[in-house]
Amino acid sequence: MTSGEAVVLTFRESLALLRVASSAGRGMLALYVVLRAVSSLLPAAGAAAMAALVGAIGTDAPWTAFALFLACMVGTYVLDGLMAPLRVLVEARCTRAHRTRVARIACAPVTLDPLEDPEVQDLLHTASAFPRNWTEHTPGAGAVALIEQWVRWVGVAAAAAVLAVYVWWAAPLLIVAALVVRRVVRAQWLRQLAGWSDRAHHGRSAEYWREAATTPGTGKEVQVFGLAGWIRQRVQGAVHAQMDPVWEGSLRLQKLEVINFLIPAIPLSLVYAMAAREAAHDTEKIALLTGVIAAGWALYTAFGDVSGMFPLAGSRPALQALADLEKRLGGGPDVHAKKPFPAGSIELRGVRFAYPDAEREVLRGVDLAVAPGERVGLVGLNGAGKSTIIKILCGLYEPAKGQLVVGGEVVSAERRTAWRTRVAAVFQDFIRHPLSATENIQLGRPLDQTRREHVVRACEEAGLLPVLDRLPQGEDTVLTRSQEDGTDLSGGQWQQLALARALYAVAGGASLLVLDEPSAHLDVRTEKELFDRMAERPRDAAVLLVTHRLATVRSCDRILVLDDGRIAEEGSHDALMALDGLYAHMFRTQARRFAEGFRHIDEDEA
Ligand SMILES: Nc1ncnc2c1ncn2[C@@H]1O[C@H](COP(=O)(O)OP(=O)(O)OP(=O)(O)O)[C@@H](O)[C@H]1O
Repeated sequence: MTSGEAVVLTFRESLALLRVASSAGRGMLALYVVLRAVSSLLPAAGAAAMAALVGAIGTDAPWTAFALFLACMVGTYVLDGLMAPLRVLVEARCTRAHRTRVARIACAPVTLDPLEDPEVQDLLHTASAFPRNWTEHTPGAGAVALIEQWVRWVGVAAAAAVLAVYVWWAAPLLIVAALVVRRVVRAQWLRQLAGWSDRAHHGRSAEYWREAATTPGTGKEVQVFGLAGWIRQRVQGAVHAQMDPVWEGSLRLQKLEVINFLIPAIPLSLVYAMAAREAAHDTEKIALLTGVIAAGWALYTAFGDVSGMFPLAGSRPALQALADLEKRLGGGPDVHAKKPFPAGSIELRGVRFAYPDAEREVLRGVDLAVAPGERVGLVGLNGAGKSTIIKILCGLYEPAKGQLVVGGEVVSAERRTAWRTRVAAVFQDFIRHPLSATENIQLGRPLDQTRREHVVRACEEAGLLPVLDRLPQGEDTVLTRSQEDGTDLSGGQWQQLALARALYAVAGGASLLVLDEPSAHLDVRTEKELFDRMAERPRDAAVLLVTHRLATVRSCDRILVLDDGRIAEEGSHDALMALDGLYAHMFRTQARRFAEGFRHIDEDEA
């Protein structure tokens, strides 16, 4: 990284920052720019007023100059107080708008695979701009720094003009000196910045181990295995590896401060000495001396401030990441979102699918059809591709070949979002929102918050009502321990809640209910009760049940067995047992293990 690359923004980058700045709101932005411009004019105005005041000593009318000088002092004081909170507000508004854009783009992909790409995850992380150290800055901070950098020229021009009135050559001389200092300071700090970035991996390592020791999930293993001392050493090692060179660099910078001081101090002293010499010979020139001293200092401070380069450089990665995300994820709108799908079966026709960079296809020509209201079980060995089929049925992945067809209509890219509004699902890794139980369930159809009776019904079907009754505030209890009065559910209870959410979505019009291991966390009795209730519920949606517990698919209308990337067997439980193939083998193995387990228990008890 060279200094030029790091701080001189390209035209495109400046435009991007201006776009960020505009999201603060026109009125707020105009107010900030005007106040900042006025505040940058004040040192020059104060210098002129001071010189006028000194010049008016001994005359009858020093009051105008005095009033002007006083106004500059009070104005500086008031504006300093006003600008600080206003700056925070503008920065916050801009950053919030930027993060909203990132979130909108992240929600835009019509399929899931771009979001699973580690590069996209990195871009999302960077674009979201949550600074973790002094090198990183929000786009809001960058936008404000850009405005300030431009507006500062008003102050520089004003101070130079005032100075030129008294000593015409002083302004260019001081500007050149200030430019040299800016360049030297910038180069020094950027070296420090680059050194920090090169060692950022040590910082990440320290962060990881610190979190591992302090978060409840990993913390328990740390305690049990007695890793605390080992982790402390690792964190210390990583912090030293990152910080030692930075501290050395900081010391070096402190020493260089002398040079940074001398570069402008020498010409400034020269100008001051010339003005002082003139004033010494001619007391009438004391006003000139005052003006030169004040305007010279105003010019130097207006120009010498390099603090804005950090937000400018530090906000650049977030903006670049946003631009890259827009290129990669910016999909077209779902133009036919409202048009309903024709009634009929939900089919996969000749579907083939491989994950990115995978050597083998997971699905190698899958054909299946689920009729409206039909209950279909999907079974297969670990890694056979069951969850992948589900994601394709939900329109989350695009098949490499073949089609998803609903009621005879092919679910095209433009219609995928519309199709998803007709699907309800319980995934293996379902979401646990830190909201109340009711809100968690209503998110099955977020725009349909009024149907409270459907929430109760869904809870009943999922067997959740007794669980909710035992919560401190019933269904309104917030389900997170991180909130006062909140509580948490067990793994099985959360799973029942995820099922209630999906059933609520079915009541709201979903025509396919996908259940991926919906009873993995349930005890045997709760599981049995659940499937008994599910068997009795109306056939308002087709159900696809994926499970390894073969006893639970027994009552399905049809069972599909996935093997080697294809549907290898298909039929009712009895038909598949009679076929004596893979399903019959899996079923008998499970049944035997259960029987053996119970026999051991019986023998132990005897
Ligand atoms: N996001 C992914 N990226 C790359 N490969 C994946 C991804 N998800 C799954 N796979 C691979 O695809 C294959 C099928 O996975 P899938 O999760 O669909 O199987 P499954 O039948 O649901 O397995 P299980 O019964 O263990 O849940 C596996 O070999 C797995 O490693």
